[in-house]
Amino acid sequence: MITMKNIIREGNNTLRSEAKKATFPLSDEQRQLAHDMMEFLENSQDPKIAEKYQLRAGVGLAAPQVDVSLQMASVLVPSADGEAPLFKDTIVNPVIISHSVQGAALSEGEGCLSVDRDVPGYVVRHDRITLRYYDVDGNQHKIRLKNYPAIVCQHEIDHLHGVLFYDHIDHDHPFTMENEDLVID
Ligand SMILES: OCN(O)CCCc1ccccc1
Ligand code: NI
Repeated sequence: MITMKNIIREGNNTLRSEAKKATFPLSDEQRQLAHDMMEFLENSQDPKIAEKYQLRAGVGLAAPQVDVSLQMASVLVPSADGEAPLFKDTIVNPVIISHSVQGAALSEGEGCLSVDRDVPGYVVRHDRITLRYYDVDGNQHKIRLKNYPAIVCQHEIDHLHGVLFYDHIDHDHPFTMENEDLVID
């Protein structure tokens, strides 16, 4: 199972690299990694398991964060009421093919399992995106996401291109944003 010791931190060059596009069929090792990444997210969101293994809760995990420079990221965005997740899948070779002009940022800012410090500020992203990706079986998906799930997927896709959340923060005006942009709680 993946634990925090498997997650690389700032300073490791893999975090700042362009990850390699996956080719299908994925190898057994790559399929196993996808399974392990999703399992980490589920474990990290279970208070008992997270406590037992000292896991930081995560709603996404990208392969470069476990030092595998491959365009693959697992996303598990739970719903507020404990029903079905807002979004759950492992996205391979994801591409944002269109997006809203309107931006959005989480009111609390963002964090990252690979960043062991708080970096305050709005991370302004697209509020709505149309995402094309492949699942681990090579099936193509084209989906529209908005608000929190859209923000999480953009955070993960950034990892595949060596971008970290605080690259988007204007450190001179960390909590300033355009009038029409949304602040999401
Ligand atoms: O890359 C995943 N990760 O570092 C875990 C945190 C994910 C995340 C946190 C806040 C807003 C969007 C995404
Ligand atoms: Ni991250």
